Amino acid sequence: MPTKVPRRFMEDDPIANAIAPPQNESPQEQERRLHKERAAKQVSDAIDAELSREQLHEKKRPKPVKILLLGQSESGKSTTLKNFQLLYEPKTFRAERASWRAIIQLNLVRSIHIILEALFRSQQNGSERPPSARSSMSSHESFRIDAELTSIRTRLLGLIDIEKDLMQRLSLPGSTEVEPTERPVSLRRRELAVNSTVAWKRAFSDPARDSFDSDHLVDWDNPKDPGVVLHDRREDMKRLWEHPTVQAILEKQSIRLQEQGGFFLDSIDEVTSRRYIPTDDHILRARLKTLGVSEHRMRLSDPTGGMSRDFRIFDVGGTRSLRAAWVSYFDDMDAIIFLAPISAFDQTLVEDPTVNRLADSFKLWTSVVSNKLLQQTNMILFLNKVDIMHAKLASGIRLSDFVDSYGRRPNDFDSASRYLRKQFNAILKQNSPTSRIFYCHLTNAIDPKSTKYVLAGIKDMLMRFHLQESHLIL
Ligand SMILES: Nc1nc2c(ncn2[C@@H]2O[C@H](COP(=O)(O)OP(=O)(O)OP(=O)(O)O)[C@@H](O)[C@H]2O)c(=O)[nH]1
Ligand SMILES: [Mg+2]
Repeated sequence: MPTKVPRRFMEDDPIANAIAPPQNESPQEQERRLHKERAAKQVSDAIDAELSREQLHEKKRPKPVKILLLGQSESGKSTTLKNFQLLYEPKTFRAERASWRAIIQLNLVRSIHIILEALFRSQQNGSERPPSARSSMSSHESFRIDAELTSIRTRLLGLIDIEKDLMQRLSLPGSTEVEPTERPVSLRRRELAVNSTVAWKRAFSDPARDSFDSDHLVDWDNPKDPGVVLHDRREDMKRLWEHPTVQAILEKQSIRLQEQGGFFLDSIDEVTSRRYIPTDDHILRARLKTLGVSEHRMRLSDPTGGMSRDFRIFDVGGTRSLRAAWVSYFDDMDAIIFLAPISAFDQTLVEDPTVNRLADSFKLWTSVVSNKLLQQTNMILFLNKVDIMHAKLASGIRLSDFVDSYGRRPNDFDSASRYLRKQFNAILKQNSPTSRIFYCHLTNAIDPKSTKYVLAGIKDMLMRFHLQESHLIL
């Protein structure tokens, strides 16, 4: 039985008053009022239904597809992320050219410094040697630093200021930093590193513009712009790099700059041209070490014409001291892309020169595939830097000198890559009790044409897999 609201109470209550039927209402007036109220209710119900349909739709929208890039430092993780961006967000990728210009200039100057250091070392070694020993070693005649080389070196020492200037410009608080290190390292080992993929780029972006054409952000005529100084020094840099004495010294000290990230010594004319803006190829080859973990979001279309999907790609720093942070990202990943730079079979880790880089990759791969949190995660393995691997084997460097188990197998690319692929596969099988999706690709991450197909295949596979997981397709 409805409770009768006392009139006195109603008079005191403005809301009850407002909704109470008018006093002395005639039967016709009451009918009209009730009709209006029914119509209003119908409209309100329709709005409610629409809202719950939208909420249901939102709920049905699949969770983002999450990819984690793993691998040792310089394995090519950030380069793979760049490839994703180039493929699926080319406009944004290209809008960041001005920022990459500075990194590439820094990469070039760093290579020059590595050479200058090598020259310095070779001279020091020479002068430290007893005179009798020096005179008896005729091969050292070719390492004589002649007057031309001496004056080139003197002029190029001025590039240290350019390096400082670029470092300062890129080192916005919290964006980039030189990685702290426990022991003194030579310039050759010290690197500029970045904490996030976006913050440092602000040094070269214009907040007033949504997208920027890089041209507008470069002060071409400022005599202090690094581009102006590099342009003036281009002939010296070229001569230094091509000089036979320099080449001999580098070889003697086993410095193979061509194999290092950020190698632009064969592109000096382009990089030092007056109005230099990096090409896609140069951006992929630029080297900037990652320190923290950066998340990159993109919305990708469905190849089957269905709903687009949100992708989140996580790029982490691969240096040994940074690996502990990886674990907190293991939960809830759809796929790991693990990069093993197979060309590094004859190198050691920068952070620990007693550890072979290929052995480190095997160890890392073992710990990733045997990790309990990743038992269900799809694994995609990139045996990366195949271009360098080709060149290295062709130059006569033998895999069996560094991998005992390779035995007497032929030292060609096909045999070596097949063997290494088998080794990684065996580790997966031994350490991964549950079956899961596994793909292995031989990749060259600085070649966007070949990488494009691999990444598109991965994207389509993950979309399908993710849909099935979400029970949206059968
Ligand atoms: N020649 C060649 N260079 C590559 C390849 N993949 C990556 N690089 C270069 O190697 C350098 C290192 O690559 P990054 O992507 O920065 O390596 P990373 O794994 O992100 O390294 P950290 O950030 O230190 O963990 C860059 O200069 C790349 O351009 C490749 O397949 N071939
Ligand atoms: Mg990186």
